Amino acid sequence: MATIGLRGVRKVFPGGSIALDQVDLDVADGELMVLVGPSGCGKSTLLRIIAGLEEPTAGTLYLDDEDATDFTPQQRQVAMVFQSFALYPHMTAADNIGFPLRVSGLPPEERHELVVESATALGVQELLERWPKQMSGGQRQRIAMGRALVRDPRILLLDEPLSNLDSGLRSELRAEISSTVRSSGITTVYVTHDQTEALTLADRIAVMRGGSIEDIGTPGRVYDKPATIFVAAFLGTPRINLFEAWVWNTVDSHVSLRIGEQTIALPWQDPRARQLAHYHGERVIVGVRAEALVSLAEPLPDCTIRGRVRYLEHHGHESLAFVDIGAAGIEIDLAPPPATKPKHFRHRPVTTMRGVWKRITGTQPAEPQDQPDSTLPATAGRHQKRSSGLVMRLPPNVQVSAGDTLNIGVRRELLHFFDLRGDRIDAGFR
Ligand SMILES: Nc1ncnc2c1ncn2[C@@H]1O[C@H](COP(=O)(O)OP(=O)(O)OP(=O)(O)O)[C@@H](O)[C@H]1O
Repeated sequence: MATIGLRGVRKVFPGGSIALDQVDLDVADGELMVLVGPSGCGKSTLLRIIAGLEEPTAGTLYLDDEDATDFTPQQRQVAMVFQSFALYPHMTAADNIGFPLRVSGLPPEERHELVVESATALGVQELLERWPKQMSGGQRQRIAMGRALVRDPRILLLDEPLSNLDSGLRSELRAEISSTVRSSGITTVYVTHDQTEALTLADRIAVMRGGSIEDIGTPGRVYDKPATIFVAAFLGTPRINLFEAWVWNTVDSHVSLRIGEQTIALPWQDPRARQLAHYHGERVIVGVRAEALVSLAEPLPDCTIRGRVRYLEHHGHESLAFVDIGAAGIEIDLAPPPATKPKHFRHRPVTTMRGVWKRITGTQPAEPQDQPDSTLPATAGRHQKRSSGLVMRLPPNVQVSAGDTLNIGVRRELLHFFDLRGDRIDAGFR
């Protein structure tokens, strides 16, 4: 098996398109690493560089700590599975699986033995005499996996292998791929733009944007503590609710977060309050996922916001409520067109953030005040007239109709805080 190391990898295509910029990545032996990100962020290019199908403009690839940047694809002993299955149409399933063995000159009997072994492991032994056109998409993808694994490669690379399949089959095959890869112990890099796939499959996830890795960690860590506002917005369904909040620090007691006309207080004992206190009199972005919100019969002090239900989406086991809380929400542009996309959200100037706001609300956000008064800044409530949306889940036993007013309890321990550049605030002191 093998480890993968990428150092300072950059890829500029002829014509100047920067597909990758200064990418560093380590994949441990036997690890299932998922590269996830919106279309055009550079996932496939990174995978192709590991495979040796694309040459980096700069940077180094290490396989087992050996510089493999100039290795041929064969020397790397890497197998790749593509979205399109890429089976040879004029060969049976058995011949497709056995093709890499035939190329390497293995005699037919040994080849047959390995083909049957590989097909049995993937549960497709009864399909071996079929032609690709006689198989379903899921069966073809299993054969493609068999062909990739039959050579016992050091590294398995999967480029959106399930995106041509319908959703039921996708989750079935996802589970199969996961168990096949884990039982073989093969180091695997899996590319997808589907965040659910990434969260369910990965040992670790690398979230990419605009040619760079924006965050990397276990699914639990990147979901619970996303490094940037982009990662927070990219992961999770429904999308995280993001609001601008004014910070007001009452030393030794609490930090108030004013969202529109409403206030949530974070007690001083919460270590995040002391980090937020550095933003006294300024704006931050508060992120709140649907699971951090609950409908309350009676409001609780300091952690309840009131909102009016605009509409409901029924999903059988639960409903999604879209609630107006009198404050404008922020939406992150997850996939800006390549020609205009910024390299990092974190390097966006504040004016761009204001641009994002303008696009959503049609109005500019208020300027921060230079010198805060002894009360909350007067501009804090100026956004209240903008249309807004907060999405929360309602279990079936909560009877609510459009137009009703809700007391929404906020689980403060699940709140996320970002500065106006989009960086997580509790990642470190200012
Ligand atoms: N051969 C090429 N020539 C020029 N530009 C390219 C080439 N291949 C990719 N690109 C550009 O490089 C960037 C990254 O492409 P890449 O295919 O790696 O993204 P991706 O994240 O895999 O996207 P998708 O999910 O849509 O496949 C894109 O802007 C793309 O247009």
